[in-house]
Amino acid sequence: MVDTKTIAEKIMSTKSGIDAHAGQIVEAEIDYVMANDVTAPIAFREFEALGREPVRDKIVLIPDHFVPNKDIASAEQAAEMRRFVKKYNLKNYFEVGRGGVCHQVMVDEGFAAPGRLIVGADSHTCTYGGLNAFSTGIGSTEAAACFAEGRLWFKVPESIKVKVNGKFKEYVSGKDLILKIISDIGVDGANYKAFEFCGDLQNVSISDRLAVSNMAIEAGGKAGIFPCDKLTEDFLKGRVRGEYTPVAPDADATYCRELEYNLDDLDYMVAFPHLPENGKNARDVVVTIDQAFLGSCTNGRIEDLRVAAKIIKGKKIHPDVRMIVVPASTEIYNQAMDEGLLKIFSEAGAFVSGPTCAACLGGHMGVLAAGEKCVSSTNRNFIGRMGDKDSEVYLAGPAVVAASALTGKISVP
Ligand SMILES: CC(C)[C@H](C(=O)O)[C@@H](O)C(=O)O
Ligand code: SF4
Repeated sequence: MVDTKTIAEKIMSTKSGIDAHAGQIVEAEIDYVMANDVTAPIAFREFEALGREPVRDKIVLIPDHFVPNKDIASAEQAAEMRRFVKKYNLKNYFEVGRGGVCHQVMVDEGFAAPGRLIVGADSHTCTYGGLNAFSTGIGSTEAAACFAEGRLWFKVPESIKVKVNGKFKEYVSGKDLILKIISDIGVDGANYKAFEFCGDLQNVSISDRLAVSNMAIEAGGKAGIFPCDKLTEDFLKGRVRGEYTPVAPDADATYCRELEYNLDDLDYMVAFPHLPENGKNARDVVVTIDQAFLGSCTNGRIEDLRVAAKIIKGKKIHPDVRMIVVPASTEIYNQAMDEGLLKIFSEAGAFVSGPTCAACLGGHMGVLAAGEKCVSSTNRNFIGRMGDKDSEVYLAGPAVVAASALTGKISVP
């Protein structure tokens, strides 16, 4: 029989030891299970109830959402993480100031790599598809089971093939591409499906791929997977832990849907409240803003900071706007410092902080009051996401966030 597998089907087959196709239920060996300060404490309680020893080397714990602790409840969560780490002598723990947003740490620290099956108790675990991994979000109780077993059951997803042609215009980015895709197919357009990207991917940087894969879940996607190419290999050099196996699809693999995008035609997108599918061309909108947030697992990478700094350099943030810049990880923070980017932001009048999820989910450092509007490089603009239920979040790429911070209204560079 000719083999006709997508990347998702291939990774699921390898990890389960079964010739797996879409629709089948498999039990698969996972490479890593990640949890953060919000989801790990619940997983710990479930795990302890099982009375088992953990699969130490596969567990990665990263406090990021409410750290540095913003109140007593978050301090208790983080303390519970530390106790668990000490009790079981876990190595893969990234303390505040030595880590950052969990998904970026998974990338920086070389856990994410081609062919791997990675689960995480956070919905944006799909980010590592940018590096040819099958990665997906799970619940805390599933994470507890993974702590004990190192395995989990999956329904092998069907895949949507997304072919990209051409090249991004200057400052247009992966964020604009994924906002366009979600505005075309809707927030449930990829429910339980894996996106599989192909085409002129040499023109799509790893940073852009990670941003695209990060938001696969915003269309309901189980995963968003790019192939492994020279850009991937170069990125992984000196970073990746252990060996990895690139996975390519078969030429005659079966897809449930095919989409095609020409990057030359793609323009700046902005997703209006209160869903990521409400994408519009950023040139066509008139929206006054109170806050501009640059950060998160979607667009808090060095490439995003460079673009924003280039636009902001030597200028001043609009007097009616608070700009908040939060590099996604310590590695990025240090690099941004070396490159003088943090100084550019600070001198322009932005607030710059060390890595954390910050304003992204309305936890701390940029919570919005009623009626306030924020243009944000993050991935969700649900009601109340960043604060009061009557505040509004407009999702955009780093260039639009930076340009808007200068003008006080949603603008393109
Ligand atoms: C807190 C966490 C469970 C949540 C998620 O799963 O995505 C958060 O990271 C988010 O972005 O909404
Ligand atoms: S940065 Fe935002 S989207 Fe990413 S993990 Fe943190 S809260 Fe979730």
